[in-house]
Amino acid sequence: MNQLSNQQIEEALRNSECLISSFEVSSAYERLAASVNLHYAGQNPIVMVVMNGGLIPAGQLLTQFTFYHRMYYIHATRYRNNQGTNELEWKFKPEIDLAGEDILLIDDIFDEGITLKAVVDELAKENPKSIRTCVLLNKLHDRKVQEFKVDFVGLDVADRYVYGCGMDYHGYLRHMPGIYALKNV
Ligand SMILES: O=P(O)(O)OC[C@H]1O[C@H](OP(=O)(O)OP(=O)(O)O)[C@H](O)[C@@H]1O
Ligand SMILES: Nc1nc2[nH]cnc2c(=O)[nH]1
Repeated sequence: MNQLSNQQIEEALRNSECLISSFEVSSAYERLAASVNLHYAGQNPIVMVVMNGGLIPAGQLLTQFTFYHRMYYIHATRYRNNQGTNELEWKFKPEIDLAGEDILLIDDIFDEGITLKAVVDELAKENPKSIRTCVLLNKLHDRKVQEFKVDFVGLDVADRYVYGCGMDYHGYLRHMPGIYALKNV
């Protein structure tokens, strides 16, 4: 991803609006962690962070988990092929035996669901005992992949290109603690 100048980034920030405050995001992490804790009480799952976007939500959630777990990451990213449809590119998958394991995937956003569905389909081939998915945000629209639902959702967000909390604006601003979108977009 090309570098933007600091002026370009500041211009984007000036032209953005906050859709969800950092305070609301913190409460959502607390609620999410509580639901996940309830589900996994007494279990011993593998938590897999979907990089890059899952990094910040996972970091926020993991410190609130009360069940014992092992943590790994996978790196899968969407790209547009020359037919104009989206495909998933696998960049890293850990070489661990998933057979019989409970797996919790953490990502930042469930948009069309292409990423999480493809990741779940791929991991399911290795015969884990269960796979659950957890995202900070669910984007509200009717373009979702069929036959797939996320198990744990923090907040719904409008159908706009958002950034912050792991999500990028041209590779930047993943670190912003609230959720933002460009005005008039
Ligand atoms: O539900 P979907 O429509 O599949 O979109 C959601 C995915 O898109 C983003 O990842 P991206 O491929 O942009 O890579 P990143 O995590 O490095 O930002 C985001 O982190 C999710 O993984
Ligand atoms: N940064 C960012 N990445 C996404 N991937 C899928 N939807 C989004 C979005 O709204 N923002």
